Amino acid sequence: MDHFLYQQDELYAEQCTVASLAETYGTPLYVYSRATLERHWHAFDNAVADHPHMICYAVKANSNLAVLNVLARLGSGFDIVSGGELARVLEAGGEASKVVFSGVGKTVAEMEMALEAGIYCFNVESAAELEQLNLVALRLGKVAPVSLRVNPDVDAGTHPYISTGLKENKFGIAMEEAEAIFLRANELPGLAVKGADCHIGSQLTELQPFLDAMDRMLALIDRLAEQGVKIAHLDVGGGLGVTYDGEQPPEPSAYASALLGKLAGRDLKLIFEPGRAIAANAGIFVTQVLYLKENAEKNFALVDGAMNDLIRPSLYSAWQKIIPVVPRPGETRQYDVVGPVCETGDFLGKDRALNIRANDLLAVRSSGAYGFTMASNYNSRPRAAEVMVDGERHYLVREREKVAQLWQGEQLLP
Ligand SMILES: Cc1ncc(COP(=O)(O)O)c(C=O)c1O
Ligand SMILES: N[C@@H](CCCC[NH3+])C(=O)O
Repeated sequence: MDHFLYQQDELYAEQCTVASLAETYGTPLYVYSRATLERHWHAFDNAVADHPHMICYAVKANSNLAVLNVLARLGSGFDIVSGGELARVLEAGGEASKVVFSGVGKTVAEMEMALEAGIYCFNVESAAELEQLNLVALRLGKVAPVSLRVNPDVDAGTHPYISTGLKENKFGIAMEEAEAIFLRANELPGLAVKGADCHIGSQLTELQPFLDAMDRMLALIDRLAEQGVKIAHLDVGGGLGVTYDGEQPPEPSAYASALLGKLAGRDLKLIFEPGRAIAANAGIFVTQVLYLKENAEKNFALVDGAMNDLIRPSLYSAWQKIIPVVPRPGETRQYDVVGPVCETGDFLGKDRALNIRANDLLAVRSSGAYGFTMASNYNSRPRAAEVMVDGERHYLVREREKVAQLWQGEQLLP
């Protein structure tokens, strides 16, 4: 069997389904599978089994309301990084009491909004933010539940742009300062210390960095206990990788049981913030070949999807599998699959063996996470439509943006 995070059977069982979706809704198009989202969420939830825990899906990976709603119906919690994400979670039927709020730069307005909504916990990332949150809570007559995000200084071994747990990264509070800041948090009347958290990076394919971070966090929690600071939960962040190109990341079951094995009887609730592991392989990005073009060096497939729709290849040189929706028999040629945006870096894939003609449809796999959420209107391109496949049925869960929406809020000079 394929690695479970790589199954997209719900979308591939009938390739003509994807073709008919493209015909109905046009391209470029994001297509998600409800069954895959649910299976991935349950894989995490079942992995932790009876140990007290919360799976807080990282909204930044895919914040489409229908996606959030599918997870909310399962009873998921959510990891948010902005007031906008909180609003989406609530709109999609998520419970505020299962929301953790991460992020290095929460504004006063966002703190107020989250306090009014009654979220589970603020993951505070600096001493300055802690003082600010205390003042905001006191002003509103509330007590803010807090966890401190500690930077455990472990090398996640992932792409430098998506590594977060090293001293040189902007995230979290340095381990050396953590105790003093926890003690300060314990004193402030507007705050209630609930937990500790860390998140060391994204797309991790090895267990060891998670285990190293866990060791350091548990040692900190023990030192805090000696000083009278009770930590009720440990939030281990997200970061479990998926298969894009043959990687073999640990299954959620192996990952969770390794972490649980470290708890050694401690009474500590665990919080997980998976984003990519739930959403990436629950989605594909469908694009149509506009033209084929060749020069002395290269063959190009010019497609209607571009870096504004799916920026991961351009931004991180990320590799995502590109396959024809309806394969043609016969010989392949090497193509760079490129979009219409005026940037040399606008590509979805390079040197891909394909047998294609103009008008063929291509599916970029593993696009359910950090796909649409990172899309922009660069080159005044409307953002793609999004569709959810749900068993035999499918639903348009976001319309393609209209060109006239692109200048909403702009004004000419009088
Ligand atoms: C604090 C935090 N939690 C969770 C995530 C989700 O990470 P991933 O999608 O790799 O699971 C991120 C993103 O890296 C993050 O910064
Ligand atoms: N957006 C990144 C991951 C960032 C994770 C968020 N902290 C990606 O596509 O791989």
